[in-house]
Amino acid sequence: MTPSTRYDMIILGGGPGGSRAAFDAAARGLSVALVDRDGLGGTCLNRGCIPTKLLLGATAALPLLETQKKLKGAEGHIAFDLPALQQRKDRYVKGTRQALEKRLKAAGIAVYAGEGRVTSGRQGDGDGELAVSAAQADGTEQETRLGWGTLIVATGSTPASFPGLAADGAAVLDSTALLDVTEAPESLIVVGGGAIGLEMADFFSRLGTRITIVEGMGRLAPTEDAEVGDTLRKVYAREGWTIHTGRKVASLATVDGNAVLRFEDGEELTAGKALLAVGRRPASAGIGLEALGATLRGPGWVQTDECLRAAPHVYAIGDVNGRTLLAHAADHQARYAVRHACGDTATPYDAGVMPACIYGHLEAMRVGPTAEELKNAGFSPRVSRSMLIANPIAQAYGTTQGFIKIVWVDGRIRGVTAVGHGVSHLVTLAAVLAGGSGTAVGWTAHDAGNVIFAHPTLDEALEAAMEAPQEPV
Ligand SMILES: Cc1cc2nc3c(=O)[nH]c(=O)nc-3n(C[C@H](O)[C@H](O)[C@H](O)COP(=O)(O)OP(=O)(O)OC[C@H]3O[C@@H](n4cnc5c(N)ncnc54)[C@H](O)[C@@H]3O)c2cc1C
Ligand SMILES: NC(=O)c1ccc[n+]([C@@H]2O[C@H](COP(=O)([O-])OP(=O)(O)OC[C@H]3O[C@@H](n4cnc5c(N)ncnc54)[C@H](O)[C@@H]3O)[C@@H](O)[C@H]2O)c1
Repeated sequence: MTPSTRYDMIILGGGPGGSRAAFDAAARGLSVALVDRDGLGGTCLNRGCIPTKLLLGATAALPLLETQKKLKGAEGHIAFDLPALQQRKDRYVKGTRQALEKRLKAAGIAVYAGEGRVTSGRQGDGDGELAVSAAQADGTEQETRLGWGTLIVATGSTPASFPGLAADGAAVLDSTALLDVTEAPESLIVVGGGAIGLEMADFFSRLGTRITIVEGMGRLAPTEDAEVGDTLRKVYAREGWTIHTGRKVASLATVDGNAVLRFEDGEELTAGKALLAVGRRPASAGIGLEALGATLRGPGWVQTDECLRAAPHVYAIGDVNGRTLLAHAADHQARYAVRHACGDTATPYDAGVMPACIYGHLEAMRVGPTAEELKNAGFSPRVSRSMLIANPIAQAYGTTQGFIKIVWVDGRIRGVTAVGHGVSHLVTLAAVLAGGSGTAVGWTAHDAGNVIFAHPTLDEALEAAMEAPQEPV
């Protein structure tokens, strides 16, 4: 069958990576098609970054008011209406999806709704081909064949599961299903103390749900600085969460309507619901990438070369390549892939200083490597720190738990780590201090001394950390 239409670039997946690539390619004058089987906006808009933050944002005042109650400065009770919060969240997500679709069309991008599958790669000067199957109202499938000059695969990821540890849609839910519940469970077991587990546990605890969190590694947020995990544990345990770390789960299942978790040592936990938040898996099955010469690693991460190529004229960006599972990483990779495909750059992809945050009333923020990672890589890092208890804004809010830690190598900032209320707001400044991206290098203490930090701000805690003595690790 001959393709019905050909495009200079076809992008498979309309999440943050795919839509950024589509806009950038169209702005360069390429003919562009974007193919998505689900809602435009991808995981980020429909079941990830945005809905979680809408729920956290809507309830953010509660922990602050609770703190004022403990300080005897307030009294009373606030109750949230979860169905109303859900309606508002769904309206906002739908509106944003529609706005995205309009912007794509206004930019001249052809949007195809359906499942994409590569049917052939490029042969010499010929085009590659992609089949898009879309279900019709009468139950039949309609297939459209499209020709491509360059293909960008941005198909993202889905929740991970393991044998004996899988969401069943009854009491054991993945993050997508838990995000839509309209009744807060009286108790929730969260398996996985990473970003999703912590953010969703924080939200449900505000609705009065009793939280038990089970993390297989030795601490919460195990990829972060050890002191971040320790602080999270201390604060959340004080708020009544039960926290198990370093314990192996044997099984998790719905029994008589409840979620029942059994540890390998035989101990059992029961709760109204359980959230399985143990990482993500690449959405690369059935796309036909192997036939193009691409290599899939482990559960299907698409291997990319130093220029984010999976095969000749084929790029893989965002979650699906497994480099960094963050929306802004997908966006950054998309910008590079389009520049590279258009011949505007030939230098290898550089992720630069990647910012990352975990949100909640206690937040974690990091740019660059941790001191431990640098030490393991053979550097001799030094650290300086400030404690939030000494910061006037943290005192004003009564949110004084936490710290900011600066990681130095040879007198320059290589990384910044923080935990505490509102520290995510410092992340972009921290990224600038740590050298941004590419060949830029981190600031010295002298450079930082030339910046005026407004008073009183949380930013001053960053200034205080930079001015504090630097100690070896
Ligand atoms: C609960 C949760 C909270 C999160 N919070 C944050 C956060 O606060 N900050 C942050 O940076 N990141 C966050 N993330 C991660 C972020 O959502 C992802 O890193 C980001 O969405 C990845 O973008 P992507 O473009 O690579 O893929 P995705 O957003 O996953 O989009 C991929 C798209 O491809 C489509 N697709 C897949 N296969 C096919 C096919 N064969 N044919 C057609 N279409 C296909 C899918 O339908 C989807 O729309 C969160 C994730 C979750 C689950
Ligand atoms: N704020 C943000 O930027 C944000 C928010 C949510 C998600 N995300 C992204 O989404 C991705 C997925 O999030 P996630 O929280 O599912 O993954 P994650 O990798 O952040 O955390 C998963 C946790 O589950 C633990 N785990 C794995 N198997 C286990 C088991 N059998 N028993 C107990 N614990 C187990 C891991 O040790 C890990 O700490 C992350 O990589 C993150 O980058 C980002």
